[in-house]
Amino acid sequence: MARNKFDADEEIEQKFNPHIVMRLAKWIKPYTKWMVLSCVIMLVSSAISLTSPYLTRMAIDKAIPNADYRMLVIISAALLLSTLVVRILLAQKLRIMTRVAQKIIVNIRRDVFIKLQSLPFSYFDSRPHGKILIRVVNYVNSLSDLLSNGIIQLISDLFTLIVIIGFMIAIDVKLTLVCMAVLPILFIILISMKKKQHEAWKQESYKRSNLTAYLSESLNGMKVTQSFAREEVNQGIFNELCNKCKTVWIRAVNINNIIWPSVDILSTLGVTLVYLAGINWLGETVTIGTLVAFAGYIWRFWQPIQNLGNFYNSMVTTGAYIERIFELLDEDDAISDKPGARELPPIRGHVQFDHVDFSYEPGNPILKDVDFTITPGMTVAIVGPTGAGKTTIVNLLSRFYNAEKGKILIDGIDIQELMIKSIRKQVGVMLQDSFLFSGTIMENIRYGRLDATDEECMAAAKAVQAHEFISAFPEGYNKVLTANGGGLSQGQKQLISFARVLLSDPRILILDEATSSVDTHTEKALQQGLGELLKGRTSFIIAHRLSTIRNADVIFFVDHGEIVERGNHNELLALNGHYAKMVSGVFA
Ligand SMILES: Nc1ncnc2c1ncn2[C@@H]1O[C@H](COP(=O)(O)OP(=O)(O)OP(=O)(O)O)[C@@H](O)[C@H]1O
Repeated sequence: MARNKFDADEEIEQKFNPHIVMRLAKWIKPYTKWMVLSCVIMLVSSAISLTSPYLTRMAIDKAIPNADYRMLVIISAALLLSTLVVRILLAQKLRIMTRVAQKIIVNIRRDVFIKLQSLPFSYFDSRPHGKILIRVVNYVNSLSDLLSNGIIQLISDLFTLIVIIGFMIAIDVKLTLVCMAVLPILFIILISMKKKQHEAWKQESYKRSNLTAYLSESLNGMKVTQSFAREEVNQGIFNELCNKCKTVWIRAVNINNIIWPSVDILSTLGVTLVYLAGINWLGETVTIGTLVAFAGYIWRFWQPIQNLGNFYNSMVTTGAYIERIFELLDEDDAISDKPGARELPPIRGHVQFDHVDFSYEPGNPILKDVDFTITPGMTVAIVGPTGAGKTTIVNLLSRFYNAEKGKILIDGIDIQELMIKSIRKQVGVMLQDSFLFSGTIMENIRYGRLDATDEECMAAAKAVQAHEFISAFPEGYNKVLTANGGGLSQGQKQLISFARVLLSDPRILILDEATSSVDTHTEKALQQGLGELLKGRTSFIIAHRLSTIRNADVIFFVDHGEIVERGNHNELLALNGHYAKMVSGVFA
């Protein structure tokens, strides 16, 4: 998958297939009952409103010439009543459809979010997160309107059109044919503009996506921006992205704007033709009442045509958004359970890498022939230069990525044969920048095990030496954190993450030790916390502190994706190789 930057248009990899629209039915289906009800309401209201020109004709041709006041009063009352009923029915339909549209939005967002959570790291690695965000929030909104109101409108407009044509034919066949003579011109315009219109809206979706990506990246990196005083440069980039958005939006709307005046002009042309023909034929087959009634219908005839054109327009416009949503939903899970995958039974913590090779991108091998066996309860320290492949080794163990060659076995079972969720339940991961979510400290600790009681959360915090600083906050465990633990120091964030992992009680623990220096008091707390965390578990630590490395049962020195030295601290020092050099260089 190609990598994408905020200002690079994220081309759709899978070309738009019109049949994809049929898949939209999945989201409409649960609301068929309400959609049908809305359709019926629309149809009834259209049928009622269509009677008024007919009634007008009766008034002009019969009631007025014959001075039949009783008939006039009845016709007027019928006209008034029909307007009232139509208004009430339409208000009901609006109420139903607003609810249906919102429910559809919820369902699409739910499906998209479920999919997002199942996607491999590589998906998130390969694009700015803002570009994902816009699909879930904005594109879904546009889609839902099309799915709910659009479709109801489509059905009711088609029906209205058929009924109107029926009324028109009943009044005068020749005038009906005259009125419809301009329709082929409209179809030609719509079809000839379709490609341009779709392309224009696709460009609009690219630029909007780029803008959102930059905005989200800027918000995440605001501290860095301010500390490097980059505000003006960033302002320039943002302005440029906004301007690009503006340009493509104007272009897309201009194309739409070519279409609507054409419909207007054509409808006026159609009406003019009918008047000319009607006046010409007046007296022969056409009465004044017929002409007035017909005029009432031809204006109504063009309204659904305009709406149908509108629907077509939304389809073309939203097509660009639908493509993006489906592209996400069709994204290859890559890391998914194999058919017949089984649950990992409770494990002891035996881990084996059997000649494992791996690369993130084809042709760029990262791990080469990684081969080791770890018995339950051992602590492994993984060390080596930056970019050597340490994190990659542990990423494969949690199956965030699949090994390319070789096997990884837990308690003798190939992890490819296992359900991913069941692996992750027993393999706890604590990354260097362990993310804390917005919410209280208690909620963040409970993230490790959702059914844990307050007492269990606090016990975990005590065990990893986090209780002391948490209790010092006036709100204690109820202190509210902003996303990523805003308001806490690095060391405090780490201790809370320790408590969270301890609570989940994994058999195998993967820990990327933080590099940031902390004060000696916190350092001591972290050491004690870590000691508690490692007890009785198989642990892989990407270690940065000499104390952690020294205490490990085995140390792997990784270089260029290979384990080039292995043994305990003293054995590796005696080797006087990479490790000894690192210790004398880094920890001297
Ligand atoms: N998602 C990714 N896509 C492509 N390449 C990646 C990805 N993650 C890491 N790499 C590359 O893989 C190599 C190994 O990365 P890894 O993160 O495993 O190194 P590391 O030893 O943990 O480094 P550090 O000590 O700096 O964290 C690096 O060259 C890195 O550029």
